[in-house]
Amino acid sequence: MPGLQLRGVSKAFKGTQVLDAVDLDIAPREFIAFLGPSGSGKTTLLRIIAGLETADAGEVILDERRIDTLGPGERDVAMVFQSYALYPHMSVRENMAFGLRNASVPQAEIASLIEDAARVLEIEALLDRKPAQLSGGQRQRVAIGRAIVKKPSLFLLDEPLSNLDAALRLRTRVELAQLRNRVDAAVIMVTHDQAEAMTLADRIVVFNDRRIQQVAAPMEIYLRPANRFVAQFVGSPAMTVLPVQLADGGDKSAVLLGDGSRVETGVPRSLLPHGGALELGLRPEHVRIAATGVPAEVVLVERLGDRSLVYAKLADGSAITGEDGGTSSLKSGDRIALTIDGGSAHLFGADGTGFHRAEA
Ligand SMILES: Nc1ncnc2c1ncn2[C@@H]1O[C@H](COP(=O)(O)OP(=O)(O)OP(=O)(O)O)[C@@H](O)[C@H]1O
Repeated sequence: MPGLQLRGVSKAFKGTQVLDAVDLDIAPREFIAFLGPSGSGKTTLLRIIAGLETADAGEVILDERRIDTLGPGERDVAMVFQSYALYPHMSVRENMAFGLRNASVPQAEIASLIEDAARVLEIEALLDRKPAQLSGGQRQRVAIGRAIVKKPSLFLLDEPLSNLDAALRLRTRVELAQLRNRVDAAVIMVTHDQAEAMTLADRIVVFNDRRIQQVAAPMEIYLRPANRFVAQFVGSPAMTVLPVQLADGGDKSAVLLGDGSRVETGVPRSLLPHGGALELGLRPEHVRIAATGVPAEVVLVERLGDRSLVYAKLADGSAITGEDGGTSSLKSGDRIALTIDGGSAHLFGADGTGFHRAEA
């Protein structure tokens, strides 16, 4: 099978397990984002794939070749570091040529590979400059250029945009999206930035607690989170999660909030486990301020221009986040009523497993 396969990859540092039997399959030319909280092992897994770190157990297979037993230079993989890691005393051209010279690529071929990469990245005018004479964004392109000239079948990008300011970050994100159409390789990008992962990736891999929590297309992760962790980690502000009781009803699950208010969800009742605790998950856009509904008290209003986020508390003190219009006149302490769009709500079982409405 072409592409990348990870089989049972585990790693501990000084007795602390960081990755526990991780399996993952990535297709050729797929763009994958690794997303997860700090310390969840994303960079460690990237470094294991690159050969900069050795796994305690497991296999890494790239294009039908086991690569975890090979040195970093023999893996057909190129890594772009967060710090760019350019050689300061070398020109851009020399930085890009360095790895190729070490691999004994003929001089004429090196020159043509560099010309091609420079054209793709629009850094032709910078080839004779030193890294110190470049802006952050330009350095970042050179670091990518140095990876591109190797024509790897897999690019590994460790938070490639994190050192750029907000405007440049957005622009470079667009460029990365265009670039991926021009390189014949798969890409794995570690990022902290959900928006980056959502825009660029074909599939997102969410890490937490030593394991992969979910691997799915961005909207699938958002609309059908596998568990409570993914549901609350992805999406900003975080999904509200409330303890509820299952109510009597038909094929769809109806639940009762702490104050007895009933919410009809779209989750087929047949999916739910029998008995055990249940929680209701609501995105802010599914909780609206209305004339009647579940009583609540405003804690804080965050005005975003086109809409306002309303942080409120219910009668039993639980926190809930909803939305109001951009011109909302609400203020903290106001007594309000909330309508809950239960049709789009999620339910979570006692072990955190997510249950969602039937697909349309
Ligand atoms: N060389 C090392 N020696 C000891 N502990 C390490 C080493 N490298 C990583 N760790 C630990 O392993 C855990 C996972 O680190 P890793 O850098 O993979 O996480 P991450 O998900 O990439 O985090 P971040 O998003 O902050 O970069 C952390 O607790 C880290 O402190």
